[in-house]
Amino acid sequence: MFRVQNLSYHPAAASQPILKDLSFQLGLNQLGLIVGKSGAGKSTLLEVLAGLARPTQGQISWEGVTLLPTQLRGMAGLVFQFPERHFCGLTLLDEMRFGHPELREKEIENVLKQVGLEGIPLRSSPNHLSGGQQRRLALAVQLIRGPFLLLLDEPTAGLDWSVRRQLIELLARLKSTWTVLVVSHDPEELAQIADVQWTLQAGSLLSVPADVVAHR
Ligand SMILES: Nc1ncnc2c1ncn2[C@@H]1O[C@H](COP(=O)(O)OP(=O)(O)OP(=O)(O)O)[C@@H](O)[C@H]1O
Repeated sequence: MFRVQNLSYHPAAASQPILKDLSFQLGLNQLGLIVGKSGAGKSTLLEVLAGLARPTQGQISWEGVTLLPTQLRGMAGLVFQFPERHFCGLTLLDEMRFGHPELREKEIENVLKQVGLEGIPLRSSPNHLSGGQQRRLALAVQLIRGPFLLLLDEPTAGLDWSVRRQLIELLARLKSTWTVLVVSHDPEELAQIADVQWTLQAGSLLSVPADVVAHR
């Protein structure tokens, strides 16, 4: 169980808190969806949950153990919005091994297969992949590090309809192995695979009634 309790975040540069007293929990192998308008605090929340920013208040725990930002950095896998803009490897192999040169080609091939990128030469450039394949690669980069929680920021943004559909099918499959938290401003397709959903509004979290989630 992933649990967030009374989490607030108020950086010195902001006139008011960006995240206000958020509490929620996500069960193992569940996919949680947080929906909010632009500026609601979605990306900031993922940064805090990934250990990239220190909360002002509150606790984040996994299976009852409270985690510090340094521990979260090693245990949560964050895929940023438009992750392809951050690729820095000349090849798929470089990209997968970034910060982990010890990874064996066999391990890398296995994870690429898990995300539907089997058969693509490891020494080809990430820039030559299609938009949907680049999103799959960004997922694979995180999955190979074995996170306990996969955090995805607008995973389908900017993709066309059929590619979005395929990516959503992949996320639905991944949740049988991983616990996943997705943030998006557009819940429509992602809501179909979510087990639990919340709305983030000006830094506050509102729950979506269980019957709404169940009857989609
Ligand atoms: N370090 C910071 N210092 C001050 N203000 C910040 C900081 N980080 C984010 N903000 C502000 O916090 C608010 C929430 O930003 P955030 O990027 O988390 O929203 P979002 O819901 O992800 O929006 P979008 O969908 O447009 O990406 C915004 O008003 C933003 O300007």
